[in-house]
Order: sequence, then structure tokens, then C-alpha cells
Amino acid sequence: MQITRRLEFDAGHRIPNHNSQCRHLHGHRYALEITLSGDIITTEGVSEQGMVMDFSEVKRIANEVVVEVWDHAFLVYRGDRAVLDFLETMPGHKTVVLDVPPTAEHLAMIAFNLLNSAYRDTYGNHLRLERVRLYETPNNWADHLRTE
Ligand SMILES: Nc1nc2c(c(=O)[nH]1)N=C([C@H](O)[C@H](O)COP(=O)(O)OP(=O)(O)OP(=O)(O)O)CN2
Ligand SMILES: [Zn+2]
Repeated sequence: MQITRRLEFDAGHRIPNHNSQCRHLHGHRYALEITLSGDIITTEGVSEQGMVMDFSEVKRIANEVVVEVWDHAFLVYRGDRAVLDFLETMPGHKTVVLDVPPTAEHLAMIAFNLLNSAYRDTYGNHLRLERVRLYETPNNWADHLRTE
């Protein structure tokens, strides 16, 4: 069985070497779709009976690990010295420095890796993260899938 939870956040970014408008500082209303697989919990009387994982718990963990970290932050590539130097002139600015340019593909991959260790199989129902889909716009998205 698979379940999917969607969360949204706002963030700024730029793709420094992009040959079009994406090289300019701009932002997106990103959406994150988190897909987990597992058996349905059958333990009689527990709150999660009949579920793979409580959607509210999926949300709580995603908020803690990714959404609250990236929301209203500027996502900047470590190699983008011009923007990084500029952001460092603003004390307390919410900046998230990434080892790779902040494309939809990379953000999906980073979110997957952060979330993969955060979702725990506490009921022995083989819970695991299967996919993170990251929407940069309603029309553009990237999927990072579990490979092993
Ligand atoms: N494969 C990728 N291509 C592009 C990415 C990306 O992350 N992966 N990112 C961008 C830019 O960040 C840009 O903001 C998106 O630009 P664009 O394609 O022009 O999207 P629109 O603003 O036109 O989106 P609509 O939904 O069509 O309004 C570029 N390419
Ligand atoms: Zn963009």
C-alpha cells in the first residue's frame, strides 16, 4: 500500500549558470509530495489501525526536517559566490546553502535523503519512503525515487 502527503512552502533561488531568466533571483511556491509504502497497521486499538502511517505524522516529520527549514529561505548553491557573499551581508537572513545548484531535481534528491532517515518503521509494517516529488511550478516537477 502507498500513501502520499502534499506540503507547500515558499522559497527563493536562482540557477546561476542557466541560459535564461532562471539566473535571476526569484522565488517559487514549491510543493512537496511524499510517498511512503508499507503494510496497513492491523494492531487492534491503536490510533494508526488501518493506516500505513498517520498523515498528520507524515506532515509533522516533513515539516520538521524539510518544510520549516526551507520555507521563506533563500536556497543558494555553495558555488554561487556572488549571491552567497550578498546574503552574508544580511545578519540573520534565512539562507540554506546547498552543495549543488537548487534545481527541482536537486531539491527532490536532497529532500529524499533528508526524509529517508526520518521516517521510521515503528510498527514493523515495512514502512519506507518510496518517492519525493518536488514541484517548482504547477507545470514543472522532479521525482526522486528509491533505487534500492
Ligand atoms: N529540468 C529543469 N529545468 C529548469 C529548472 C529546473 O529546476 N529543472 N528550473 C528552471 C527555473 O528555476 C525556472 O524558475 C522555471 O522556469 P520556467 O520553465 O520558465 O517555468 P515557468 O515560470 O514558465 O513555469 P510555468 O509553470 O510554465 O509558468 C528552469 N528550467
Ligand atoms: Zn526558479
